[in-house]
Amino acid sequence: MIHARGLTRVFKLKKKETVEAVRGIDLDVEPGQLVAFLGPNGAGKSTTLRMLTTLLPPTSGTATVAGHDVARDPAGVRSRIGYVGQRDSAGEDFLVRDELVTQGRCYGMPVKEAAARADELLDLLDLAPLAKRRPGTLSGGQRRRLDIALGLVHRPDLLFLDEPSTGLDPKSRAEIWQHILRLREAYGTTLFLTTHYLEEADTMAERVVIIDNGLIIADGTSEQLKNDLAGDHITLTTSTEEEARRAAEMSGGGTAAGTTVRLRVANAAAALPECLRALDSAGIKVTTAETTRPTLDDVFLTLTGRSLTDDDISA
Ligand SMILES: Nc1ncnc2c1ncn2[C@@H]1O[C@H](COP(=O)(O)OP(=O)(O)OP(=O)(O)O)[C@@H](O)[C@H]1O
Repeated sequence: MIHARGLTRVFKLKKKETVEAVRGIDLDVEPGQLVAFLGPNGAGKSTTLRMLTTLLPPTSGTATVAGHDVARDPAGVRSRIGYVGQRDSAGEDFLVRDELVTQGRCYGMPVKEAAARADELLDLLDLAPLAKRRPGTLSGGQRRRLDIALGLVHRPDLLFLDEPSTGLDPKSRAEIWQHILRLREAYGTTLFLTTHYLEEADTMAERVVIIDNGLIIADGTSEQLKNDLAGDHITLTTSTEEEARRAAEMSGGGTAAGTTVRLRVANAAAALPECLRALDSAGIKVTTAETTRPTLDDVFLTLTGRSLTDDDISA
C-alpha cells in the first residue's frame, strides 16, 4: 500500500541555508495494516506525511502510495487515499450532512450517490443525530468524527490521520479509537497515523515506526521493539543508600538513586528471584521489589539517549 525508497526532503532557507527534514526513508506498509508513526518535534513526521499524500514533492527518492507514484501520478494517489489533518476539515457554511454530500460531489459523485454515502458515513461514525447541526456547534470529539467521515467519502483504501485524538478528553479519545478500529475491521482500510500519545500507539497499533532527525530508527510491533531494544526493569529499594550503590554495582549496569536501584533485564519476572537471592547472600537488605515492562518511551531512550516526552512529543 505504501512503498517508499530513499525518500528525502530538503527545505531551502535564506542565504544558502538548508534543512534536511527527511533524510532517506525506506518504508513498506502492507494493505490492512494499522501503523503508528512516532517521533519528537521536528523529527520529520509531517514532512513525510505530506510527501506521501502528494502535498509536498520529495527532493529525491520514490514513493508509490495505493498503487500510484506520488511524483508521476499525484491525482491517482489522491483518488485512493484519505487525509485527516490536524485542523478541522469542515467549514461553517453547511450543515454536517451537507458537508459530507458536498465532499462527495467534489469527488464527482452524482447527487443521489453522494447523499447515500453521506448517510452511510453518518451511521458509521455515530453522527446521524447531528446531521442537521453546524460543524461549529459540535464538541471536539464529534468534530473529529466528522473530519474522519469527510476523509472517507470516496472510500479510500488508505487513510492518513495526523494526530486523530490530540486535544480530546479521555472518553472522546477512546471513542475515536473505537471508530478507527471499526473502520479497519469493516472495510480493511489501511491506516497510517501519527499520535501524541505513546500508550495509544502501544496498545492500538500493530506496527510502530519511529522517526528521529529525518531517519527511521525503529520499526516493528510494539512488543518486538520493547523486548529487543528496551528490556524489562526491576526496581528495588534497599535499607540504605550504600546498599543501593552496592546492588547497582553488583548488577553491572544498574543505576542507584537514593535507596532506589533500577536494573534492566531481559525477563524481569524470571530474573527477580535469583537477583534477590544474590543480594541477600551479599548482605544487602531489599525492602521492596517490583518489575515493570518497558514503554515505547524506554525504546526511544535506549536508541537516542533522550526521552520522547522531554520535548512534548507530538508524533
Ligand atoms: N516549510 C518548511 N521550511 C523550512 N523548514 C521546514 C519546513 N517544514 C518543516 N521544516 C523543518 O523540517 C524539520 C521537520 O519538520 P516536520 O514538521 O516534518 O517535523 P514533525 O516531526 O512533524 O514535527 P512536529 O511534531 O513538531 O509537528 C523541522 O526541522 C522543521 O523546522
